[in-house]
Amino acid sequence: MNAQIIDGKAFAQGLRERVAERTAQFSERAGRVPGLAVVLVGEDPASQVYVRSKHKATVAAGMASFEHRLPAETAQDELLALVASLNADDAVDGILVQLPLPAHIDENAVIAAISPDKDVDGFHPVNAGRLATGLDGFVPCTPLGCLMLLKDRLGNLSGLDAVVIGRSNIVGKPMAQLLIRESCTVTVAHSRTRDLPALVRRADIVVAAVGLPEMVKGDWLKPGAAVIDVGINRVEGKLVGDVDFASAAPVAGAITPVPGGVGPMTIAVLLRNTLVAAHRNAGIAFEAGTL
Ligand SMILES: Nc1nc(=O)c2c([nH]1)NC[C@@H]1CN(c3ccc(C(=O)N[C@@H](CCC(=O)O)C(=O)O)cc3)C=[N+]21
Repeated sequence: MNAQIIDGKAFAQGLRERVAERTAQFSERAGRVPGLAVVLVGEDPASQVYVRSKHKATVAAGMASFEHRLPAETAQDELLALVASLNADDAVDGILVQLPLPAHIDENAVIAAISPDKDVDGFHPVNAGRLATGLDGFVPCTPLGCLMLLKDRLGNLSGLDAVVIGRSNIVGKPMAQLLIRESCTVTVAHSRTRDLPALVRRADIVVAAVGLPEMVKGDWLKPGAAVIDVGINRVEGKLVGDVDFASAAPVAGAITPVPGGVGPMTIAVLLRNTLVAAHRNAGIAFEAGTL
C-alpha cells in the first residue's frame, strides 16, 4: 500500500478562493473591507517570511492588511499600547502578534491584551476556554486547518482513535479539543510519554506537532492511518516535518507532505477567521457553509 498524499496547498488555495468570494459579498454589504493587523517585533528571518506571505494572501483575498514592524528592543508597554490602539480601531477586525516574541516580552501578557473578538489566532485564554467548553469562538488556525484536511479525507471522524503528539497551547491542546468535539478517542503524547511507538501504533489519526525533525517512523504506524505532519524543521537548508515521510508514506493511508501540507492551511484559515471576525464586528450573521 502507498499513502494518498494530502495536498494541503491545493486545499488551501480553494479555501482562499472561497474566502475571497465571501469577502467581496461582505464588503458590498458592510460598505468596508475586512481588516487584519499583523504585528512583528524583531528581525527573525523566518518570521519575516511568514509575515510577508500573510500580507500578500490578505490583500489577494480583498482584505486590508495593516503591518506593524517594531524593533527587537521595543518595550513591552509600547507593544501593549499598540495592541490597545488596534483593539480600538474599527478598521481592524483581526489582530495577530507574530510569535515568538523577544525574550524580554511576556507573551502571555500580550496575548491577554488582544480583544478576544479580534483574536483571529485563537490564542487568548477566553477563546481557548470557549473551544474547551463548546462555545463559539476563534479556533487556532493550524489545528483548524488540520481538522479540515482530516474531514475532507475521512468524512466522519466519530469513534476513531487519534494520537496528538505535542501539548502546546497553539497546536497540540486545541487539536485535541477539536478531535474530542468530533467524537474521536484522543490521546495527547509528549516528551514524557513512555512508549510512543506503541501508542501511535493504535491510532487511526496521528497529528505530529513536536518540532523534532522526522521523529515519527513508518514502523510506528497502523497500516492505513491518516498522518498529519505539523512540523516545520529546517535541516541542512531543507524543510522537513516531524514525520519521516520516506518510511511513513508506504504504511499510511493518507499523509500530508512538508512543505505543501499543513503550512499553507494555516494562512488560509487565518483569512477565514478574519472574515468571521469582520462579520461579528459588523453585526452581520456568518453562515459557515463551506468555510
Ligand atoms: N501569532 C502567530 N500566528 C501564527 O500562525 C504563527 C506565528 N505566530 N508564528 C510562526 C508560526 C508559523 N506559521 C506558519 C505559517 C505558514 C507556513 C507555510 O505556509 N509553510 C509552507 C512553506 C513555507 C516555507 O517554505 O518556509 C509549507 O509548509 O508549505 C508555515 C508556518 C504561522 N505561525
